[in-house]
Amino acid sequence: MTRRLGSGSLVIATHNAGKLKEISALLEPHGMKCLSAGSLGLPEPEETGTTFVENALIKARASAEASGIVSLADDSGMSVAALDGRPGVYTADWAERQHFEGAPGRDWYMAMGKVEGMLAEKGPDAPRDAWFSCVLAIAWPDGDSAVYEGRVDGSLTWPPRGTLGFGYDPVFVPAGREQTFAELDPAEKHAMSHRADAFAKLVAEQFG
Ligand SMILES: O=P(O)(O)OP(=O)(O)OP(=O)(O)OC[C@H]1O[C@@H](n2cnc3c(O)ncnc32)[C@H](O)[C@@H]1O
Ligand SMILES: [Mg+2]
Repeated sequence: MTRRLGSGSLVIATHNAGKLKEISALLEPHGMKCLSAGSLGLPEPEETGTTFVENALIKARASAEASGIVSLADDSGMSVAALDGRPGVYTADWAERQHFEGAPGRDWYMAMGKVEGMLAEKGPDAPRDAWFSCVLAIAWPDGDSAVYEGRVDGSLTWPPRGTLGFGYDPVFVPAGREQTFAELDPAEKHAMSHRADAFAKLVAEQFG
């Protein structure tokens, strides 16, 4: 049987403010006290894995070892079918770090443009099917771990639309909807996203 979290403190092992907000909101109803890797000053490990599962475990384990507290990490990304699933596990890498002063984040507009440019090279009729994947990994300080995988299907749109959410949300339209994730109310995104899908599995096993 999989080990359970119980109640108490948990470190959200991410350095992405958008994810931190979504994960805290999803965990709050379950009575967990969420600490962030940033507020604890934990280092950001190198994501050397070639799968979402490997990277999620690298991040969760690094945090659990450094903090001594059970930790939850998220590795996620967007895949485009016509690009053989790219950028996928390399989604964050495609948004190069901005190095000029005052902009420590990543350039998402450039990254979204790169994906669209590659798809445009396939011709105007290239299918625009895309999906978001999310793997949530829990790591206990003694080395135990659990992983949960989620996915949401949709399509890539261009130009980007909407200001809500984060990352690639402005170019992703979930199946059955017309708005992008960045135009939908955050509560609606939370109800259908790849992260929500993985979370539903986590909640069923950990808190069910
Ligand atoms: O590794 P951490 O510190 O958690 O933060 P990160 O931003 O580097 O995250 P990942 O390595 O998992 O890279 C996944 C990228 O995929 C994108 N992504 C994941 N979930 C997304 C979502 O719900 N909406 C839009 N983009 C998303 C987002 O831009 C992420 O930065
Ligand atoms: Mg990362």
